[in-house]
Amino acid sequence: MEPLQCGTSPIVGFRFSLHPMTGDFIGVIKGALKETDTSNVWMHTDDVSTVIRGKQNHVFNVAKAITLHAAKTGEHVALSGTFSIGCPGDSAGDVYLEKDDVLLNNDSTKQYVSSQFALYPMNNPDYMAVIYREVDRAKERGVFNDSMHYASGIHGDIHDVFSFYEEAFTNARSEKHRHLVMTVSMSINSPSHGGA
Ligand SMILES: Cc1ncc(C[n+]2csc(CCO)c2C)c(N)n1
Repeated sequence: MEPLQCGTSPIVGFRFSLHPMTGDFIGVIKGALKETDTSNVWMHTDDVSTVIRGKQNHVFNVAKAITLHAAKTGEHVALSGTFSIGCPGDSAGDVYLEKDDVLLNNDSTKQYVSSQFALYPMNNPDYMAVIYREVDRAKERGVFNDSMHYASGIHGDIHDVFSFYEEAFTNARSEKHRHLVMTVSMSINSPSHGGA
């Protein structure tokens, strides 16, 4: 068998779950998936999670739009997910890489989100330097919230938070170290944020 090598495909994937804290969780999940224009990504939903794959800009655009749709229900919603690029073997379905760069979801409604993220620059011996650099970037962008074990806190308007995540995801990888994993968890409309 061929040894597994880091994929050379620039396909980005995001596997995530929404957990709406409401009796109508089905409506919130299905509504968010349906109201978002997902025609620029490959998407599959199962009983545990949903995965979207495609060009980075579309994956982040769709991820943000689904989150914003769920948030706009006003319900307390949690989202957790994993972004990945350069995953060995992740080359099938590259048709979605031929989409143009016109973003299809452009709702600019403001929405506060509190989140935590962790970067895993695979096979990179300098991974701690990469992580510190991206945490510094969060501070520069004004979205840094807190240091903590195993993650960093990021908060602010959903558009600033997702821009930071896409920027960090772009900068934490290199030609030499192509395989990057980033986990994100978000809390939205939480009573802990006050105002509820
Ligand atoms: C984004 C996202 N995708 C799938 C699930 C799993 N899930 C839990 S309830 C439900 C609706 C009824 O089938 C689904 C699909 C999730 N939680 N979040």
